Amino acid sequence: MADAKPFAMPDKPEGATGVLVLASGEVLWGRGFGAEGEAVGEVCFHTAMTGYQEIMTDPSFAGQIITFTFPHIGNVGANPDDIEADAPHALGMIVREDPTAPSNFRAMENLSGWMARHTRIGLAGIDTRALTRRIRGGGAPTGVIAHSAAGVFDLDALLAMARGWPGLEGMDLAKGVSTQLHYGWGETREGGVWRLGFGYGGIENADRPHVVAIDYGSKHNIFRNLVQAGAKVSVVPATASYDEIMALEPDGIFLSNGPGDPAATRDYTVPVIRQLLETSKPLFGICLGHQLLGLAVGAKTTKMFQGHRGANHPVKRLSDGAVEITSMNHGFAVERETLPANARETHVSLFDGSNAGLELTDRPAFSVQYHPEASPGPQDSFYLFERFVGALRSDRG
Ligand SMILES: NC(=O)CC[C@H](N)C(=O)O
Repeated sequence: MADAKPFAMPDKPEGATGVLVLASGEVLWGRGFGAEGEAVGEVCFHTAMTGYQEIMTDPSFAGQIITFTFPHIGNVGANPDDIEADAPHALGMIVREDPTAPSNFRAMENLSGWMARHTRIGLAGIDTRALTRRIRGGGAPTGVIAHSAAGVFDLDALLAMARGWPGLEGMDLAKGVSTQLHYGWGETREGGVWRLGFGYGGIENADRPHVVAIDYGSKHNIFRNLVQAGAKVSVVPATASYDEIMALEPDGIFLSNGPGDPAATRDYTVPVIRQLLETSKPLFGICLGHQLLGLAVGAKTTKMFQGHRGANHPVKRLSDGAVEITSMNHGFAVERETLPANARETHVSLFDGSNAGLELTDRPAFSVQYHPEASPGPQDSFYLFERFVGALRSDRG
């Protein structure tokens, strides 16, 4: 039990309405907010100082409980625009301070109400610094967060729940969060990136290159950025077949981010991606999409010790040595040593040297492990959308 000392709190303190129980048996008492109930998953930490609504709604966080290292979460409330999917996908959040009343002109409700409405559990009053050190030292553990306004908890049952959860390795979560329907982005949904006073805006009916995006659990800002870079986007389910995709007459293919273990999806993702690569149409992948491109060309992916989740991760672009400050959210990575001869590493994490991008040398296909769509995070890497959409335009002549 790594670093167990700060958590030796076996008895429920007066007024505790929330608790985190780790599979190791460590118990952290706090105050619940949002929905009541319990949720089990991987406990990870995120270092972004802004964008908690975007983070909670990112489908890549399915199966995870997020510890925010920034102590004040919730102070700008919740609004209907800053979301990456229709509902939160993270199971819950662990924070230091109780969320205060929202202070922002865009707030429509407070964080606790938004969480409750979406059946997501919050746990405040936790020493998130100590918990983060625990995760850094021991890896991301399995845990249960529970909220009971009456303060009634069955710790044995919660511990059994934590111990019974199998872990993210080997878990296919992409199918479950993907769209079930094929739809045109911007037709039924908002179009481009958000601007103060304009919102997301629509898409004019210009003749745009057509991207078919395979949705493994995509963040909406990826589609908004593709639109911003000049594309028209159609979204298809994670399980769409090669024929279904080609029937849409794509100029290029996009592989989205998504939750869970990339290798666990390989039966239905890799064969389709391999066929798509044979068409030599430009292909771009982000995060899970990057890992799947890696798997499709024969590389291996591996579970990382603690993963990368934050909005200030430096990445070195190997072509010119430039450093991009990026948004990251991943717990698996492509193993550089397993890349085949026709795949070249293009980016490297400056935090731990892990692979952060690749391109094929015999196909117009590239991908990055980080999130150029930011949301939240810096926009240093928007050029990747321009590069991809530019390749579609030149293909069309
Ligand atoms: N953001 C993502 O697409 C995450 C990819 C994958 N689920 C991982 O954890 O590494």
